[in-house]
Amino acid sequence: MVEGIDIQKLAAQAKAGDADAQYKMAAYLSGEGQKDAAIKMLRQAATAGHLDARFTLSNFMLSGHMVDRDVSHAVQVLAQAAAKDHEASMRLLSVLKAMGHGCDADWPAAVALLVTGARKGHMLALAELALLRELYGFEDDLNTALLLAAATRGNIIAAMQLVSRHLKGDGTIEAGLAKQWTMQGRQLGHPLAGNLLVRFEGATAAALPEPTELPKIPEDILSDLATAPEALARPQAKVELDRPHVETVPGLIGPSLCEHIIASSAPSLAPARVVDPNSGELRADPYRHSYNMTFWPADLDLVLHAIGARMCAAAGVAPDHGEMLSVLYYQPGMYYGPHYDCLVPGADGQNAELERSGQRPKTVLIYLNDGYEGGSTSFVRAGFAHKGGVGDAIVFQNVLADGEIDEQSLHESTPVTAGVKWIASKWIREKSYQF
Ligand SMILES: O=C(O)CCC(=O)C(=O)O
Ligand SMILES: [Fe+2]
Repeated sequence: MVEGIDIQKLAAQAKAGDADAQYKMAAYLSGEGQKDAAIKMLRQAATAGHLDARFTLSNFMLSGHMVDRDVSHAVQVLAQAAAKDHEASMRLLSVLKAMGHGCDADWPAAVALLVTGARKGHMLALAELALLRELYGFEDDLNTALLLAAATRGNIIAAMQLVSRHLKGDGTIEAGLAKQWTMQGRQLGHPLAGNLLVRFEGATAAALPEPTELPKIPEDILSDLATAPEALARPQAKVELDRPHVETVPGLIGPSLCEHIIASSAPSLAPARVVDPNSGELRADPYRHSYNMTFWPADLDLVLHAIGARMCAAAGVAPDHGEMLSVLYYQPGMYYGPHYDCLVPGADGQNAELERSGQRPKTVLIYLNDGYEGGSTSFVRAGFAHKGGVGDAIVFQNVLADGEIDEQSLHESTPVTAGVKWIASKWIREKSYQF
């Protein structure tokens, strides 16, 4: 008996073919450490058409957790659940189609899934469609309506986007609602909410509104977003330094997209770890004193994928050459000591990596916020330091023309002395990134 669930009864229902009971039984067995029995149950539920079971199973197949890794099978199972409008499956399938992970890359199909989700009122799809349109340069009432529809359906990321807009004076929501959403955001751990509450001191928190009517999403929305993000025009880059080769790209993404990265990464931030060059294992390293996280495919959404593709475009490579998007977060006193981003041949853990996807010739960073002191990206040998504004990118080269490590690329993040620093980072590989 666990917390009011009669396991005997659940087991009998599962045995009699009740897919929901099989799904719950799988969770119970997994909690009891009975992995094989749990997976058997989960597969039964999935075969019987249980949508959450299909989603869970495909996640396991994607990561290799609990079952053998089988990415193309994961895509097939997800597609079955997505065809039945399963929200999480549609969302993950759209990312995999955009990435071409386990299937052929098909950006228009990925966007079509997002649009279908939004039309069905899926709250994450509503918000993500608004942000994707913004990335594509569409900033209009439809985006506001999409965010409102998402926020009033309970999506705190969308609600906080509207709060930021309110603070910039866009007039969409009243101060009372902005205060209410900010309080809710703080409760739910939205990283930007805490600091904003002081801005609403005089206001009385309003009641939460009813879900707004779904906005009408026109047919041509698909053609507006048909170009793959990596093929969008690249903002002008400026060469800052020859050695190491450093370029800056002002405004690679807008502030709302920076906020989206921050909000999406926050729940998974953990003290940064480094790869031990000898063992290949991850370990804590006092040298790298920050919080970080990496978005694996199952953590991504179409907006984050598109941002990653933009970062690759800024480095002049196809999106499959980028490692997964990472986020670093520094509080006062935190830093990232001088290091090279490129892999070190000969070090045990890194030879296999070099073999698989080649060297890391470039790094792309996006500065996600401002208002902090310290925290510049500093090339310690070259004597060059840089700190971009919100949404600005820096692209630098870690190797010389002959592929050897450029010792001038040694860099650090200097300690943050006041406020907090958020940065998105993508390491670029020589070959397609295999993970
Ligand atoms: O935070 C920074 O400015 C540097 C980050 C960095 O060096 C990296 O992500 O490799
Ligand atoms: Fe670095």
